Amino acid sequence: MTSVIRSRDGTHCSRRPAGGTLGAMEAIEAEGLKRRYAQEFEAVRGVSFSVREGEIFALLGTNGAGKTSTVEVLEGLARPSAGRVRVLGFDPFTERARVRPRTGVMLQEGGFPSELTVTETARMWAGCADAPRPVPEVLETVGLAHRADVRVLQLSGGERRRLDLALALIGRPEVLFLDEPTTGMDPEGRRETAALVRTLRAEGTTVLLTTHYLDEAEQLADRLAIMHAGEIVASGTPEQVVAAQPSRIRFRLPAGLRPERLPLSVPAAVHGRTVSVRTHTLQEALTELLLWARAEGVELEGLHARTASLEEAFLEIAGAEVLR
Ligand SMILES: Nc1ncnc2c1ncn2[C@@H]1O[C@H](COP(=O)(O)OP(=O)(O)OP(=O)(O)O)[C@@H](O)[C@H]1O
Repeated sequence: MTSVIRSRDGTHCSRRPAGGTLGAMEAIEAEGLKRRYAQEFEAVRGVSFSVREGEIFALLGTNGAGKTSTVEVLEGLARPSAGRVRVLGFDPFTERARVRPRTGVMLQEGGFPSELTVTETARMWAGCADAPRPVPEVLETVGLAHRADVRVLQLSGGERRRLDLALALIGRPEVLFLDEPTTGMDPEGRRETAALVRTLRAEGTTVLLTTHYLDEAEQLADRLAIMHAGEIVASGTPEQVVAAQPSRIRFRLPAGLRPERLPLSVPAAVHGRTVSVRTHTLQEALTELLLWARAEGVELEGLHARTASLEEAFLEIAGAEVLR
């Protein structure tokens, strides 16, 4: 896990450039991005993807897959060792002054001075932006209004994440980078953050987020990429990534019936009386099974049929990569 001191980034004050507004271009582009930490270790090994203006894109992956290393390059905090990255059409490292005022960054660990109050911290950040959102408004937005006068060191972990999010939003960013935004938040905080991210998208903000909560990614992301060992191993809309995985049917074997009598074209695993079927043709397999059950005059107790979840797809994809 990478930790970066926010002040390296957030306290950097620069003016918004006069030009540089987007047409129909991609808001974020990475092409053959590599990042090497030491001569012998390449954490990101040639990653390519793009995020369209107004899109929510999720970068998923196992621990150490290279998500933060990738996002830090896009945030302009590090130079790629190879490849090309663009944010709002600019190089985020060499043209940082043009990119930074138009982006919001929520790092994995904030690192802001803990003796200041929430309001003082937010005011300090607001001082770096051209046209900041009013501090009370942004604290209200992230559910921290009631903690406005509390010192940062007295905040809980989830409250600190909310403050991180507030600081990322304060400059009205066109592109928002959220590195594990909901880690440490309670379920309500996660729900509120998801709703906020959707609102930001509706306002036209482009969001790149990393998360270990696959349900969150599935519900929020327009498109996503799964990283493993420095490479993208699957990408597309959540539906596309999930569609590559088999659907599942489960039921209990009717009493007195031997598994061999199940319809043969449905490969099934039987554990005790529980039958599990994995199939890429759910409708066909289910129809066959139901017609067979009717013909046999048996009831398939606890019958359950569903397409794969993103979590199952992730475990299948990342698990297969780990074993490779
Ligand atoms: N400053 C650094 N110096 C050397 N190696 C690093 C450094 N930062 C990260 N790494 C290594 O690079 C790899 C990718 O790390 P990174 O933090 O990008 O992964 P991640 O996908 O964000 O993981 P997590 O989900 O655990 O946050 C890991 O093997 C990590 O140990």
